[in-house]
Amino acid sequence: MVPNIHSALPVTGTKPRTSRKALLILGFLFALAAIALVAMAVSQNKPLPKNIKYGIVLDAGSSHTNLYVYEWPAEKENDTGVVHQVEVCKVEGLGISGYSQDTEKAGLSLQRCMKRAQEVVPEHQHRETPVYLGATAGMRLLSLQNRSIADRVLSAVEKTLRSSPFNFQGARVISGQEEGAYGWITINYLLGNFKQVTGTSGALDLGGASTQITFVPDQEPIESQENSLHFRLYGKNYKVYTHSFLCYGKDQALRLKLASDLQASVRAPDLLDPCFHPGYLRIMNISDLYTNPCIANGEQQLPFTQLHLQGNGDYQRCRMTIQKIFNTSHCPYSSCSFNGIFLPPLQGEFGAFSAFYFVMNFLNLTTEKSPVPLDKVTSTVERFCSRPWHKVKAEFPKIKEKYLSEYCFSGTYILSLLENGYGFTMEKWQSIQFLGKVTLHVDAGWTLGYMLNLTNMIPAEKPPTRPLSHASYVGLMVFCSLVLVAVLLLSWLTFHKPKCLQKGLI
Ligand SMILES: Nc1ncnc2c1ncn2[C@@H]1O[C@H](COP(=O)(O)OP(=O)(O)O)[C@@H](O)[C@H]1O
Ligand SMILES: [Ca+2]
Repeated sequence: MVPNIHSALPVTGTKPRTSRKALLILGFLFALAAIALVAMAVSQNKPLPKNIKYGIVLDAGSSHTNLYVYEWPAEKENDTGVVHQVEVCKVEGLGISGYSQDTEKAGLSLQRCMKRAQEVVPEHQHRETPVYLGATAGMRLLSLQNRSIADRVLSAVEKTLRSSPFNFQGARVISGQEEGAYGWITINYLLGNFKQVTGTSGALDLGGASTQITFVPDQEPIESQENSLHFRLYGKNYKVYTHSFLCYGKDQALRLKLASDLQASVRAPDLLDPCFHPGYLRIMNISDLYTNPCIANGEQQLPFTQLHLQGNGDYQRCRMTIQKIFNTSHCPYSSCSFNGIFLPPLQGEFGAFSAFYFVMNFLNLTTEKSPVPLDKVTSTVERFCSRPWHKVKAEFPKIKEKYLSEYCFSGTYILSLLENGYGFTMEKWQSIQFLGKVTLHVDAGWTLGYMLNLTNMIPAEKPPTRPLSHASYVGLMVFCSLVLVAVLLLSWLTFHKPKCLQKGLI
């Protein structure tokens, strides 16, 4: 019997419509689920609102104190090079060791910069923001001279820091070793050297009262224990040589030189000084020269109380007088810098900062891309020293007279220290870069390394990394969801549509 096509119509006509509806609903639900999946993945994994952390370090140097405010994204804490310097506040007046006569003032002097830090760090983060003070060679010398006065100075600065809303973490004198090590950590952290296969960069720091040299030598072992440091950073071991020469910062070195000149001279109050410009005159109290442990005795034997320094701007002679403060007559190791201090052969690139930079920058010897050759540096300093003082003063009326009058000595001292003291030859000189800032905004110096260490921001082992970046993860999730929807749609079309088409119902 031929089936009654008409009688079948109502039956066959309602069934496909119902299943099509169901399929549509199903498809819609799947699409909805896929969209929900994508939305969830995106919202769950989108970066949290930027969470910035802050840290404050006060560098209490021999000549003055600087306050640094650093910031970094909390979630990237253990990455390298993520810390920015957001503020540097120069404390007015003396370095804290200069307040030995009135120790309370050492604390008061910091108040203005502490107020400034309160403006820079958002108020709701004051309590959680650590503040550290590290004092360097000026306080090392004061401690050697009079421990109880040095302690009173530290108590005074502690009082000021404790009364601020920040999280006070300590005020202490850091050792010369620490100063060298943290300077080295700062520049290598900022240069990204800890995470690269390339080597590290050495660090040269020149202060007013001490100077540091720190680098990874080729030669092992490091012959003297007190010059040897071991670090494990980001899963790598570093054996670092460091030495801090107390009394060989540029201000103390000048006093050493003057004391040595006095000893060598006929001990008259008038001293012709080749390290100052022709026509320059400085009157100094002898008692000011012999006030700290860098220069032992000698004062009592002098028949005058004042010294009249008269410049004659002679670079070569200046170099010779400076040379006398480096004692190279004995060396108990395979090689030495001076004063019997071990120095392994120089190795790799060096970053020279603090006063190394200030002086070279003033002399226009830091502007060129590649390092200025040693002979050009020498001739520049030589020419500068020979210029009459009145002309120098007229050309740079805005520069503090104390700095301006001493750039000739400082430039010559830097050359003596690097060439004769450390053995930077013409060739090796090319590996020194004079740095003010390492990256765009961060000053080279020990403070950042100190904070990174105390906040445990440099892990010993490599922090585990996510297999995918956030963007690739979200992208992949979206892609997979789209594939899922497409497959469902395709399978629906493959298994259902042809059947319907066959019957001509769609
Ligand atoms: N613009 C400048 N020009 C020349 N010298 C400078 C300048 N600014 C700072 N200095 C010098 O840099 C040195 C900084 O040393 P400082 O950090 O105070 O001492 P230390 O590190 O030995 O405790 C001081 O000798 C200071 O006079
Ligand atoms: Ca310093």
